[in-house]
Amino acid sequence: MFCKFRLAVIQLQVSSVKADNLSRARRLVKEAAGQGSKVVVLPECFNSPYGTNFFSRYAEKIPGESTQVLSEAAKENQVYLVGGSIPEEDGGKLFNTCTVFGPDGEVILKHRKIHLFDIDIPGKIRFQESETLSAGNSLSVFDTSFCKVGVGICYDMRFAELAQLYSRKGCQLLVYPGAFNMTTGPTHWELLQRARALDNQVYVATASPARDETASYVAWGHSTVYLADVRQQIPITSQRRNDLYAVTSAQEGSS
Ligand SMILES: O=C(O)CCC(=O)C(=O)O
Repeated sequence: MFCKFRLAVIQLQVSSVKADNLSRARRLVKEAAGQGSKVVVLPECFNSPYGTNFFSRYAEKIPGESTQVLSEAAKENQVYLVGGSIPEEDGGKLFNTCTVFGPDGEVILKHRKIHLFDIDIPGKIRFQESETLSAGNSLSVFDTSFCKVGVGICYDMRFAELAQLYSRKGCQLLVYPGAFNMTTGPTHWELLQRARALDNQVYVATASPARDETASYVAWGHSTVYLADVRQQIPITSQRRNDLYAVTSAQEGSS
C-alpha cells in the first residue's frame, strides 16, 4: 500500500548553539506541517556541528533534551518526524543516532549509523568517525499510515545492499539524513540517491544541514527527493533471477 502524502526535508542551519538548533528545528517542523507535510526529515547532526571533536561535547542520552524536543514537535504537529541524527551517549560509547517519532510523539525507531564515515582523500578531506564513534548493528525500518520507510544515515547511503534489503522488506521510501562535504558532495551525493532510487524503484529522500562556509566541516547541502516510480512499466522486481543470486542480511528473520 502506498498513499499519497507530502514529505518535507528541512535543510537546517546548524550552529554551535544547541538551544538555537533545537528551536530552529522546532519552528521549521511546524512550518512544514502547516504546509501539509505528514512526514518531516531533519539533517544528520542537526543539534551539533558535524565533526569528531564536537561529538562528545554535544552527546546526549536518549531520551534526553533533543529527543524531548523532537517528540513534542512530532506530537504538536501530528507528523512522523525523522529526527536527523544526534551524537548519542550510551554506556560510555558514542553513536550517530537517528530517532523517529510518530504523530503521537512516541519514539518508533532508533537507528545508529551502521557504516562509519572513515575516508582519506589526500589534499581534500580526511574524516574518521571511528576515532570517536561506535557503529550501530541494526537495520531500521518503520511503518507509517502511508508506506513503510527504511532509514540510513549519510555514509550508509553508499551501501547498495542495505537499500536492497529495505526494499525487499517492503519499504517504498528510503530516508537518509546526511552531511556530505565539498569534495564528495558534488561528485556523489545526487548520483547515490538516483542509484538507490533506480535500482530499487523507491523514493529516496535526503536532508542535509545548510552550507556554512565558516564551519570547520562545510556541508554540501542539496537536500533532495528522488523517485523511480516505474514499477509497472519496468518490472525488475519480478524479473530478478533469485535462482542465480541473493542479497541476504545476517539479521534476516530476527527483525
Ligand atoms: O560518503 C560521503 O562522501 C560522505 C559521508 C558523510 O559525510 C557522513 O557519513 O557523514
